[in-house]
Amino acid sequence: MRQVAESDAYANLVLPGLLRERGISGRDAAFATELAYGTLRLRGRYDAVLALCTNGRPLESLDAPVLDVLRLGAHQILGMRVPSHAAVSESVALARAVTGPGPAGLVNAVLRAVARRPLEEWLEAIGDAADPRGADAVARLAATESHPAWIARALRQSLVANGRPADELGELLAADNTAPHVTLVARPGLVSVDELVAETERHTGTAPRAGRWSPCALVLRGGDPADLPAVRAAAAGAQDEGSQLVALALAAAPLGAAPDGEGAPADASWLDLCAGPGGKAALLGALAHERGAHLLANEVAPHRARLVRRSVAAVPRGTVEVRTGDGRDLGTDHPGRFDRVMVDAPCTGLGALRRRPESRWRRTPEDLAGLGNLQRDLLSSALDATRTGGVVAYVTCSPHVAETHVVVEDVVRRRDDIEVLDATTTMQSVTATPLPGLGDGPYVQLWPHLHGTDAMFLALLRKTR
Ligand SMILES: C[S@@+](CC[C@H](N)C(=O)[O-])C[C@H]1O[C@@H](n2cnc3c(N)ncnc32)[C@H](O)[C@@H]1O
Repeated sequence: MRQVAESDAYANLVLPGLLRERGISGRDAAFATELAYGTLRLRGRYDAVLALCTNGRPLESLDAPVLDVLRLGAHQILGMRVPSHAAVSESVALARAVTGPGPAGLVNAVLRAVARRPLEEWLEAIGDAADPRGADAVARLAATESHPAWIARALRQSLVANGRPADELGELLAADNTAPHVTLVARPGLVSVDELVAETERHTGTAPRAGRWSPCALVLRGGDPADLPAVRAAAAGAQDEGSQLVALALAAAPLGAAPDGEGAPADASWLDLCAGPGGKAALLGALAHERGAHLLANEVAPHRARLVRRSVAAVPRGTVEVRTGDGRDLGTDHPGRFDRVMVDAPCTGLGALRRRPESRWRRTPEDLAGLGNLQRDLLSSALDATRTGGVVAYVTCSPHVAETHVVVEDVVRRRDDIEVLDATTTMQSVTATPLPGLGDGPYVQLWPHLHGTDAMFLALLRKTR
């Protein structure tokens, strides 16, 4: 908690190392993980509860480590089935250990007050505090479902823009508060789904279940994916089904002929413009190999380019080239060169909040402006790098309309060489069972509450000349 707050660390990177270092495994590791991630995710909800238990003392006046102890205690009492007396006494002991005896009395009093009411009553109370006149249902939901209000409003706007009812917001926010299962991808041609099922069963003791939509997906019921030989060899990897689907959709999108083309359109040269850490590049690389195509995987950050190299290690040599460079230059450096291009743009990640417990509290609306320019530039560069008849997939793991619809529409409006394809048809052609609720298109917006995936956005754009 302290590292996340003080050094902007990512909980899902810090915690596994700490657990290893302290020799914590099995049920204790699962408990510690739920304690840390749950507390971070539900911080907004717990702060609202704690604020009603401090006798008017503002939370900001508390030392940050004391506030963290209170949040951890509140999560044990209201979010985990820890008996209140145990949660209170452990929290008092923790406060003594990390901050000295001073605040132990306060921690004791505040957490006893938290324990006096069940979660349902607290949700009523914090909802009323956030929306005293009963006129702002989004503010109420933001408080009870622990999201910053600006994010709750942006998600509501995106539901509506994508043809979903606004009153699904509560379900969407609740889905963001539910830790996802680990999903594996069996990279085609590198390991079969059946082989991966057998291997998973051997190593974890339980059979995984098939993914709901992606024909390459398996959902783990337990165990650590890093223990699986296929994952260590990079023939398989952990990858959300939504991420798998957008890569499969790009590979399946209908190409047009090049102006001088005869017979089947060329499909030999693929580009992943923003490839790090390499989940989609590995799936695209496997698919490219099956099709006899080549993939250039580009990434601006050298350390992330190294991760891409590791991720594509099982794809037979000669299929994937990893390049470190700015994707904004590729359109000028290689105009009209590629048949299929993935732009998995840097974004706010508001579609993957369930995966990154602290990220909702770190993001600000100001992030959108800088990212928006970069997203437009990367998409324009990708279109310049695409041949006539070639297809670009513009993808974000954010459903925010400013990063999705608005970016695509701005870039397309400024050019006269782009056809927006119906991505829903292509998407439905790659799924094992039809995806519900995709609407009329042309874009695909996936949703955690509806599809159990991250909220990935996909637009497919074809160059007309
Ligand atoms: C959403 S992530 C891509 C995830 C990746 N496609 C995957 O599936 O693993 C966006 C990536 O774009 C990279 N990036 C940011 N600015 C870039 C630029 N100007 N050119 C190329 N890549 C860039 C970031 O470093 C980050 O690795």
